[in-house]
Amino acid sequence: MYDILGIRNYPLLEETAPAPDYKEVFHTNRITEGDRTLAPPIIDSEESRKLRAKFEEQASRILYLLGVAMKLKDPYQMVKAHSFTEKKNPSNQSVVWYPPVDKSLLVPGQLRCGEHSDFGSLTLLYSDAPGLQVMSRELGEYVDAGFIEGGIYVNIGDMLQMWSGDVLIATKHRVLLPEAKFLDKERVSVAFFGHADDEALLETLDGSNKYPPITARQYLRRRFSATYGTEQ
Ligand SMILES: O=C(O)CCC(=O)C(=O)O
Ligand SMILES: [Fe+2]
Repeated sequence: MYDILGIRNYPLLEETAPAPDYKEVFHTNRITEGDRTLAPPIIDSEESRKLRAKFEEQASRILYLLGVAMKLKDPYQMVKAHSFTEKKNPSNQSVVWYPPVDKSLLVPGQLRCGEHSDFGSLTLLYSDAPGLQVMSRELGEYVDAGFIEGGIYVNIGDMLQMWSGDVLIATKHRVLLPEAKFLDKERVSVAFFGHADDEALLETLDGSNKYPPITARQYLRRRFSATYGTEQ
């Protein structure tokens, strides 16, 4: 069962975005069985639950493979800090709706989703249309992320960048407005924002002590309040 955490079009405080994103988001989180759910069918559906289970499975595999690639003494260290099916894990599954664009409502510089990096450890993202761009470190500019029908984007988040001592990098990304001829087309994404367990202690995995240890909960609180002026 899932519960809605919010349907917002957040004005960002921390980012330099000139305008709120042209989108709406349903954030959902795992809650105990028996709790009331206000989720609409698109979220509280068999498909949605199956999708979440798949996201959790894939995220665990990727965290394991990253552990192997980073030559961690215990390659499962990050997997163990993500108890995706338990309440102590605050990962979100979100449905992002980018409505058809009414040009008269746009303010200068407004995008479907302004430049940002994700807060958590790992994001798995499904989208039904192109539009996602990523900052290329080589070129120093945005490039199209490419689009594979039915594919999933895998994105490193800030928590993992900090935790890995900057070995893994949280890539900045954004979603452009559609071309003029497609302004009337909506776009839908489903994102799984994987976070470490609330009490997981994030100590730099490469032993560099580059960042002081912090729990995942403290880290997320700091990021949410810096960005939205509120804790989630
Ligand atoms: O819809 C997309 O392609 C990107 C969404 C995104 O980056 C986010 O919600 O954090
Ligand atoms: Fe994102």
